[in-house]
Amino acid sequence: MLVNFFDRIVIPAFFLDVDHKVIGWNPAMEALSGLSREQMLGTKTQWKAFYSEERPVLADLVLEVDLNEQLELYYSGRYEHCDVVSGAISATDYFPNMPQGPKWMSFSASVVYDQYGNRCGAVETVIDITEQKHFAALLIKRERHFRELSITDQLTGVYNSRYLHRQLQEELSRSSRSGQVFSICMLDLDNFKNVNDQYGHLAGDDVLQFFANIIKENLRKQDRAFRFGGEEFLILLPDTTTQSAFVVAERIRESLVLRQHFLDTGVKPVTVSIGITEYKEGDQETTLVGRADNALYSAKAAGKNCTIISA
Ligand SMILES: Nc1nc2c(ncn2[C@@H]2O[C@H](COP(=O)(O)OP(=O)(O)OP(=O)(O)O)[C@@H](O)[C@H]2O)c(=O)[nH]1
Repeated sequence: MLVNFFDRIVIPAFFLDVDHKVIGWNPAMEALSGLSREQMLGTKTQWKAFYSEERPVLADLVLEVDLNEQLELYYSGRYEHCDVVSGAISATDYFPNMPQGPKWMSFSASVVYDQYGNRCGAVETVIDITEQKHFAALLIKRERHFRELSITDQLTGVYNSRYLHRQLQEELSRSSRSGQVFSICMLDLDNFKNVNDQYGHLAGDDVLQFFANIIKENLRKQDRAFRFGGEEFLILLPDTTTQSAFVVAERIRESLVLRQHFLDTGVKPVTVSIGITEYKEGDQETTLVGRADNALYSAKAAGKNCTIISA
């Protein structure tokens, strides 16, 4: 006869009788909880395996008549009914004070009946899912990282032009629904070809990174900067008129002039020209960007190192 099958189960498990007394505590449960069978049998201290203060465990709850209320009270949003065993409940929780350190655990409990169909207790199994939880968190983090990489310009760390297209489409459809204004600034470094020609491509890259950092430092949280092309950047400023965008653009332009002596490349000071426009009803991406581009062209034609708002 199989007398010790409960002890041979590798999943931590324990039995309670209908009075909530522990009548079974297998070796796997001893290992998980650090509490021996001798300590537990005949007591109602099953909570000690999981909690620092007395409270019902899941096996206690499945024995209660007001099970659903109790579940809501103790495991709100973290429990579900199992399909495989009728009346069984599963829950997941974080246990900061387990003997081997904090653990995430998944546990299931169900009522046990005798051969006449009378309730004679409840059984609970406990599975340590800490590793799965860490793995899932790692996957989410990796996914976020790769997503971030796919929308970021590798040299400068601002968003890339592929993402700009998506963001402009979103902003345009938001504004066409709400009528809310937004502005864009097109920024183009002046005579940048000379930097590459005189000091080399790597020095040029340093200038691009330096300039991108100046842009980032001068933006609010809701503003976004993109690398539009080679030495051309675009800033998207939600809920912003051209007058306010002008203030931001000028701050960036002046910072570039003032901060340049920090740049350790020996490169002669570089300046930037900026064109600004704001959303007009009926705008498409090409009309909006085209206006900013025309304003930028006017800034270049006006002698560079200046900001012009589109007519
Ligand atoms: N170092 C570096 N240079 C780049 C990069 N992308 C584009 N460029 C350079 O940027 C320069 C752009 O030159 P132009 O389009 O003639 O413009 P410009 O010299 O800035 O002249 P203006 O715009 O009229 O002031 C070219 O020399 C490109 O090779 C890059 O990723 N790194």
